[in-house]
Amino acid sequence: MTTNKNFLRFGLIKFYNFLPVKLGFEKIGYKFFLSDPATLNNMLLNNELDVATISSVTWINNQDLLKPILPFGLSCFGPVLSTFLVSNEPIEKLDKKVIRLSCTSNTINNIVVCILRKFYKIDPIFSKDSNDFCAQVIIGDDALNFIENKNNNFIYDVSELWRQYTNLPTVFSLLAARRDIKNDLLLDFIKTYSLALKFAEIEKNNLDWKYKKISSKEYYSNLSYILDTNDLKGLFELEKIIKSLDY
Ligand SMILES: C=C(O[C@@H]1C=C(C(=O)O)C=C[C@H]1O)C(=O)O
Repeated sequence: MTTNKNFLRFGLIKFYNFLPVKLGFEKIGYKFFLSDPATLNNMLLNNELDVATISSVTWINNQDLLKPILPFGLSCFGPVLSTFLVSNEPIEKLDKKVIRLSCTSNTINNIVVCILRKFYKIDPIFSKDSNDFCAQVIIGDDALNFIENKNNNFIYDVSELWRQYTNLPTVFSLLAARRDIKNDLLLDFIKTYSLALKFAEIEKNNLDWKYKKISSKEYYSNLSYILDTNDLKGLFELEKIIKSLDY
């Protein structure tokens, strides 16, 4: 993305989960770069963006470089319907089996590793490129597409698994900025982001929705773009588990 010293280079997740926010930014006319979470995570860390909706785990692991712009993010308490672990075997039988992680995720990949190691006390083999796997992590629009045609696999909603074991919400994403960004530019951007969220509330009711198994109303009513104290508890619990497992 090209640099303009008066505007921040902003990256936004391209999935349906952030579509209302995208429509809000379009209404305002603020330029943004759309991509999947893993690409935005790398671009923000590599100074190709100034601020972006990134995987919360990328912030957890890079707090020296990135600051969260609270209370903005993406969270859900219980099933979200767009993050799945899809398996040929029941989850408790995945010890020593290959699990293919998602190339577009960081948060959900790590939550799956944490849940299996800490709560199921099993040790699967995690890989991002294996074609011979017993289970796989699917997120975003791929996950929404998957349940449209779901087959007989064992399907686990990862956000619901996290709720079952912690009784806490999942924080998928945080709005985060590089620590070297000037505060005045950031304050202007925060005003713009707040306005985009106001528009998003309206846009969410009349956007193009192609899925039949879930209504847009159900999908967006599960998601929150504002993190509350319980969401932060969920985020800090995840940080604690990641650090304690030390993988
Ligand atoms: C809720 C979702 O969570 C996404 C999953 C992320 C991750 O695993 O890193 C990051 C942001 C979210 O877009 C989804 O995929 O729809």
